[in-house]
Amino acid sequence: MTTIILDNVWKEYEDRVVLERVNLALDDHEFLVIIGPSGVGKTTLLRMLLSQEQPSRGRILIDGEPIAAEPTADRGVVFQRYSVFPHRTVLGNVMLGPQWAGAPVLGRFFGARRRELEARAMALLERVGLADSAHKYPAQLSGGMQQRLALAQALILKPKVLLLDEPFGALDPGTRRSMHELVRDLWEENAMTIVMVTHDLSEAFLLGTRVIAVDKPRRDPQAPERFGATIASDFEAKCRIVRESRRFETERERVRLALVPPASTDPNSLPGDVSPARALVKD
Ligand SMILES: Nc1ncnc2c1ncn2[C@@H]1O[C@H](COP(=O)(O)OP(=O)(O)OP(=O)(O)O)[C@@H](O)[C@H]1O
Repeated sequence: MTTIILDNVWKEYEDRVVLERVNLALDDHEFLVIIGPSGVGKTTLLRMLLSQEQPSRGRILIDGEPIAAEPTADRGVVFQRYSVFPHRTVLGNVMLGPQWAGAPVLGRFFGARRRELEARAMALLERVGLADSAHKYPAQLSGGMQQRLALAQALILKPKVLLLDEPFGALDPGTRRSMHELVRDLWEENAMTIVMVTHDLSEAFLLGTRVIAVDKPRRDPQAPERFGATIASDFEAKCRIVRESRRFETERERVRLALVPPASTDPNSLPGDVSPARALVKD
């Protein structure tokens, strides 16, 4: 179970206010998506959830406790640009995190421990569709495959919170769609909360259980750095409705396709013949 609370969080760099008065309570197993104009502070918010940045004011609580001051293994991250190690194989990349966490001096496991980790890493690679590429190097993978690898790398540490910073931004539309499905399934299968930044509104409403828009509520044209951005809109309910209706449509399409038999090979059938099953299915 993971809850996240941001309590009056501010982020300032010297006299530049980036974020101000950010208040948010996230339930367990949410898929939060953050949208907003470029440069408004979305990544900064994510970096604070990762402890790569500290709030200037306010506090962040995870499961009721103040967030750790340093990044920890229970918070995984995937960035837009591939964050994999080029000189390690796919399997080596996935095994690296647990080895560094469990054997910080040598960075390697041996014997039964290594075999157990390798089996776990292979199972995860199977899950993200990369088992056949386990012994390839990242340069031999497509962009989508590298992002699948980055996901496996993050998931092997069983994070309670997975942070995604525009993870599909560099991918073509087809690959993006398959990544959407994969990430949504992984989120449903694992006990984790996801916080994702995107510029893509349809992606936000497709995936999120909650979408927040971050923007500046007040501006000083003479001093643009004076005011920061905050949560301008919170689309919780709408998001669920959109998601459920998409699920319904997908299910309806699946049933429709299951009912429609393949095109007739009967040479006597006339063009436009309607099979009994097809007649039952209304578009
Ligand atoms: N270490 C830093 N020092 C000073 N300013 C910073 C620092 N990190 C970020 N900023 C500033 O904070 C603001 C918000 O940056 P951030 O990357 O969070 O925006 P963003 O909403 O994620 O943008 P984009 O959508 O373009 O990725 C920017 O104006 C940026 O220049």
